[in-house]
Amino acid sequence: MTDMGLVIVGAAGRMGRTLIRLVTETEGVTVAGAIEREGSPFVGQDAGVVAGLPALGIAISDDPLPVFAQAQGVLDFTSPAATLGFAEIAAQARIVHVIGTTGLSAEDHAAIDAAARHAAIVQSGNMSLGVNLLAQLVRQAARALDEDFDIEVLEMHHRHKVDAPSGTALLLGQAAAEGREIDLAEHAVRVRDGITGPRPRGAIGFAALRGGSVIGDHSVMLAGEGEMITLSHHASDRALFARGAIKAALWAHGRKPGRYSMADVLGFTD
Ligand SMILES: NC(=O)C1=CN([C@@H]2O[C@H](COP(=O)(O)OP(=O)(O)OC[C@H]3O[C@@H](n4cnc5c(N)ncnc54)[C@H](OP(=O)(O)O)[C@@H]3O)[C@@H](O)[C@H]2O)C=CC1
Ligand SMILES: O=C(O)C1=N[C@H](C(=O)O)C[C@H](O)C1
Repeated sequence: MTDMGLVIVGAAGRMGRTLIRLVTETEGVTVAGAIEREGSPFVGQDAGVVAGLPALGIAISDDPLPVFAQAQGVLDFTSPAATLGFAEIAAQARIVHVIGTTGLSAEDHAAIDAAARHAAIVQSGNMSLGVNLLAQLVRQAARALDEDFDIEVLEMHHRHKVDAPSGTALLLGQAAAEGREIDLAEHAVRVRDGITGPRPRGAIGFAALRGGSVIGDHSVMLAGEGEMITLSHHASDRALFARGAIKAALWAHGRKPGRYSMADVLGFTD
């Protein structure tokens, strides 16, 4: 069988470079193209060299349409505005779109839903096996424990991260809300500053730390009277997100158009 050709958009970014390396090492997939924004100094450079590998003979382009037309999937860890543009083009080309980009608004999610009518899209705030397992455990714990246990989601990332709370923190908060059978938007406390008053019963709180080169640390605390359960995940290498994204692309290849999650890819049913 021929390899699945994957286009890496945001190819010169932290995740883009990691994806190029991982795709070249993984059986069944090949780098079919690499995209950066118009005006980027990386346009025209060899994608392999930018990723720290020997040359691949693939020049980074700023024109996604003809590149997507020659591929079967797109791996996208860029920015919300860029991802919406890529979703339209991937839908036009009818190819798999794996979206790792975070900081997406409700309107962005609606636009992704629209694109998913024409192509298979796998979107997740975190592509790692460990975090998606953690979300299952958080859902279970939140279901088992009532509102006497306060749920707080804590995350820390490197100093370059531009969105907060992280996509993973929101994914974990969503899992907790599902366990409690409540609407996250109605119960989320995303910012605290000044005289906040006591904690609302049943709230799901978020706290975001930024500093250094931290790749991604997440903890969900369920704090009761005199006892606390903490469920945590520590990422020490971006390769784990890249492996998940490649797995998602292979899983979605040949599937009918629709919006899928990493839980679908990993076969987590609860
Ligand atoms: N779901 C998951 O598992 C994970 C998600 N992420 C998310 O992925 C995203 C990227 O993270 P990271 O790699 O650290 O960020 P970087 O800023 O290092 O990389 C993003 C890249 O995308 C490029 N880009 C932006 N707009 C466009 C465009 N219109 N066309 C082509 N390229 C574009 C940027 O170029 P320029 O610098 O010129 O703007 C940059 O090279 C973030 O939202 C992050 O939260 C990260 C890790 C795991
Ligand atoms: O920006 C990052 O780096 C990461 N972003 C994702 C998020 O917002 O949760 C996933 C991972 O933690 C790294």
